[in-house]
Amino acid sequence: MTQDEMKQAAAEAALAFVEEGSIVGVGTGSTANHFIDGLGRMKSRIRGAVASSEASAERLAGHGIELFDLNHVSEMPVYVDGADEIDASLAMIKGGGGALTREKIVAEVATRFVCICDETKQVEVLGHYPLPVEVIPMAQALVARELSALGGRPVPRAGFVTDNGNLILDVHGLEIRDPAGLETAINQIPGVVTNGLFARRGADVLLLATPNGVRKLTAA
Ligand SMILES: O=C(CO)[C@H](O)[C@H](O)COP(=O)(O)O
Repeated sequence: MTQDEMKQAAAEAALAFVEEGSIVGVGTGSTANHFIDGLGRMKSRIRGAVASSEASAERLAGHGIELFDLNHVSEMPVYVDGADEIDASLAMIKGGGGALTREKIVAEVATRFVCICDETKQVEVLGHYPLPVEVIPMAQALVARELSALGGRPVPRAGFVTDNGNLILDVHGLEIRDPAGLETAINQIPGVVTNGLFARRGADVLLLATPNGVRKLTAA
């Protein structure tokens, strides 16, 4: 089974978490794209979706799924998205696709965060995958110095601009023993929009695809 087939299997399993007549929160990335395609098949049974990126909005619209402005949505039973790394407590590193800020905003509104991953994303300690940090351009040098002081090696993501018009610093070399503490500490740096640690609000359910099927894990 290829990695992409596993991503698709996890995405298909997430369709069971979609409530009839609801507005669905939708993530970004290749795994989320499989979920969007599945949602397209059941579009008559949902009201619509809130997208976490322009790319996902375009794909949802391509399936004829109505898009909602988050400011007009007060109830969203589920948010479904992939991750770059996830640990046993269901804390994650996200933002490989650069959509971390909108992902965190949409996820916060949802009652339940369902993470869809293939087994390669499961780790004991977060940080092998570089941690994305979205930064307001004029603060790039300041934020880079502060991230270095926290023990990381920030590398600007070349040629990349977020949907919000900002930059991404990918922070290498972190061994993240306290994900919620580091998430808060980085977000305190002036000029940081947000960082890709999803620990204060981790996943509620993990659908982890393996060659032997999709395992369901829930947060303790
Ligand atoms: O956080 C994300 C995008 O900002 C993605 O969920 C993450 O990068 C995983 O991507 P993929 O499903 O393509 O492996």
